[in-house]
Amino acid sequence: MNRPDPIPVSVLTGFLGSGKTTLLNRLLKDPDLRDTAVIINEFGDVGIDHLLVEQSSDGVIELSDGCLCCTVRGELVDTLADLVDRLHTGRIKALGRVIVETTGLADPAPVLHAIMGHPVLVQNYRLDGVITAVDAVNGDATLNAHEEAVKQVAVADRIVLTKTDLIDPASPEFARFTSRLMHLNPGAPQLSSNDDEAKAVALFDCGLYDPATKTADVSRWLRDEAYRHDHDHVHDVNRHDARIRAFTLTEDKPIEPDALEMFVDLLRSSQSDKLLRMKGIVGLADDPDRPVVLHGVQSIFHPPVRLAGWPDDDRRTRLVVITRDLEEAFVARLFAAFTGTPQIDTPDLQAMESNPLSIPGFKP
Ligand SMILES: Nc1nc2c(ncn2[C@@H]2O[C@H](COP(=O)(O)OP(=O)(O)OP(=O)(O)O)[C@@H](O)[C@H]2O)c(=O)[nH]1
Repeated sequence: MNRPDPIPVSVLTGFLGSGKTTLLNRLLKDPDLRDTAVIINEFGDVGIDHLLVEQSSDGVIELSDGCLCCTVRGELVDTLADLVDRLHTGRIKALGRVIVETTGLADPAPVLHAIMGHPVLVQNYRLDGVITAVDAVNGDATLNAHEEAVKQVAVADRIVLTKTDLIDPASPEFARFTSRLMHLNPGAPQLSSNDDEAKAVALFDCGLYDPATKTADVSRWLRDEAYRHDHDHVHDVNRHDARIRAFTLTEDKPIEPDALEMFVDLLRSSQSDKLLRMKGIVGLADDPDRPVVLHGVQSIFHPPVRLAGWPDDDRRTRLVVITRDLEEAFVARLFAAFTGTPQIDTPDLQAMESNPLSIPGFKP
């Protein structure tokens, strides 16, 4: 039996009052989002427009247009498992997509872990992406005051600027704010919710697989070219922003599979909470024509996926990394050690393997 395609899950996050529910209401009217299930924390909290129905006892209600709305009754994992169960037993007819709206104060990482790291869920679902709503009026002050908000921006795949109708988009303040967001997360496109930019087509299907062609669209997913611009002109970096680093690691030669595994294991075991996000495409020495895709959030990595081939002529290993309180130089040195690139004052892989007392990466 052919296994059905995993159901894409998008995580909608953003600070309190940033406009998540308003955005969701607009998106749910889009015919592209038929057969979508929305998972929220409490029906009581949210003003889903379609929510004119009495609250059902099992925490799932049907919205108009065939969408579903569920509350997280226990763990998110249970809610996601229950949805799959309903689909398999015919209690719901179709499930094309799931959107999980996090509470405004939430760190999105545990939600991402639930999807990427759960052995059963990972068979049925795939993370499509993180959408972060950012308020164009109060966003700057929110980022100054709350480091959770900075983290929500840093882990985004798409940033939606809300309330742009209330500001002058040509003002220098707004330009400074969008460049601040760009500095925190160069890879995430910024879309305004009021210019019709933030439509379903731009926000969803930003994962690795293009559902239309069923092939991997690495450049759209990775967006590593966005990291090459020089963002160093930003002055007066706020103390929360100063903790965030966004950079890429590249390597021309195929990497030994063991070396890659050791690099990832060491990074995630020793630096897990500092590693906000890492994704990339890697050429491995055992099968250089079929690269592997890596995707991690803190210590949880999605099982690596082998692609049938390189998406284009660029056959370099490229990893994009977003960290908090972890210097680019540290990660780059560790990577170079495992890929065998000689570095001054740093042991290479051979030296580390032949000297069990050396601690990789911890060279002062
Ligand atoms: N003018 C304007 N107001 C907006 C826009 N988006 C949201 N709002 C208003 O901002 C307030 C908060 O919006 P919500 O959509 O409830 O925000 P939220 O992120 O879901 O809020 P919490 O669930 O409390 O975290 C509401 O009064 C909205 O009407 C926008 O694009 N323009």
